[in-house]
Amino acid sequence: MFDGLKDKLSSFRQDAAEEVEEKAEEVEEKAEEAEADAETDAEAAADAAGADAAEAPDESTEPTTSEAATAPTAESEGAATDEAVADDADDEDAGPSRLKRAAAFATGKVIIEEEDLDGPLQDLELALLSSDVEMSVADRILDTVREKMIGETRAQVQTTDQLVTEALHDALVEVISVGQFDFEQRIAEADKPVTIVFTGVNGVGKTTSIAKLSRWLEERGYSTVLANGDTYRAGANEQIREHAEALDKRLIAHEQGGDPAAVIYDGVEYAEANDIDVVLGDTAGRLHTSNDLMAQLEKIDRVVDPDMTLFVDEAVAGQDAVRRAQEFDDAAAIDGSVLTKADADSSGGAAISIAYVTGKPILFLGVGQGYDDLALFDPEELVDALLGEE
Ligand SMILES: Nc1nc2c(ncn2[C@@H]2O[C@H](COP(=O)(O)OP(=O)(O)OP(=O)(O)O)[C@@H](O)[C@H]2O)c(=O)[nH]1
Repeated sequence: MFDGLKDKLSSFRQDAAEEVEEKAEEVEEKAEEAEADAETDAEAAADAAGADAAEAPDESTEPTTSEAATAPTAESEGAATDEAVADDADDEDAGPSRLKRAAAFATGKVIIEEEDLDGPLQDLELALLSSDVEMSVADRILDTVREKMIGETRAQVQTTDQLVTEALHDALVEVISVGQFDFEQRIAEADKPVTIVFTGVNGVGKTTSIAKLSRWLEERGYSTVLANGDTYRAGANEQIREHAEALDKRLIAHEQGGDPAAVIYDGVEYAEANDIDVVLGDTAGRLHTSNDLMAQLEKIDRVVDPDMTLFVDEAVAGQDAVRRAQEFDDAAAIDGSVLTKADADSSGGAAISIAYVTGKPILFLGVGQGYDDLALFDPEELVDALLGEE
């Protein structure tokens, strides 16, 4: 899952760490050179001071011991070091920041500068965009990494890779966890029956996701009834009935061409009369026009007032999925998304972008064709997997 993106993030971490280490080594060399120069100058100054003392007329009673000869050396050394620093500052290559870095290095720290990250950050941007991460999301990730790393002082004991990994981890978690809430807790605390309506275009795995969620809820002690609000497509009733029978769940369905809001309403009535916890309502993925589709969703909203509307799309659809999520959210105010076929997705762009773009969280990932192949979405877990060794 998301292997392509994982490889690209790993390359960025390696490049950024190498670049910063290289720059740190340069600074170390400069610092050592400056120190060696200062020592040479100090020795020369000490020799000169010794010669002066030897030549001085023997007017005072102060002994001209080596102790006395070394006294002015301390001052000369200070002066010599200052001179070396001033020389260094004149050096084209050595701005004040380089001096700051050299000073930090002397105390065991490495300061990371913007120029160290320019190349790797450009590569990261390309990697994210080519993985179908939406542009505003990629920009946000880059800004956060830049903010977290530049000017950062790392102790030499900490590896640069650790620092890069932490910055990238925080940047990814920030965009992926927008609006995240605890789905199970929401179900537990809601008045029953809880009505959940599923929206999304045809063929992305909506009906399969309803079946999977029915199984997921059953495993946590919640009973469900399925209601087929896709009265438009021939064969829709048969498709969902197969799932209902396989899972031993009650299906509420009307004739093809019936009113979807009425079907889901009947589902809610059935749940109330039979003490069922959750109503899972399917809807059509396509009508004559997208206006008809959106009007139908609005009617379901009005008549049933669902507790949650979940948008379903394929992770493999990348930016198309992100765009559709935005459109459905505009029309029907979604509460969250289910991304199917994550098992077949290597890019990960939709998984990273949808929450940030819609402001609504991803709640589940579909990770296979079986009823148990539904995973509760956890942003931290996803980011750890993306940045992990495996
Ligand atoms: N690999 C994989 N396949 C999936 C996943 N979810 C659904 N599918 C498959 O995708 C195909 C379409 O799924 P459906 O549930 O029929 O899609 P739908 O959106 O309900 O389609 P309509 O009912 O036509 O609107 C089926 O073959 C599913 O088995 C998933 O998470 N991983």
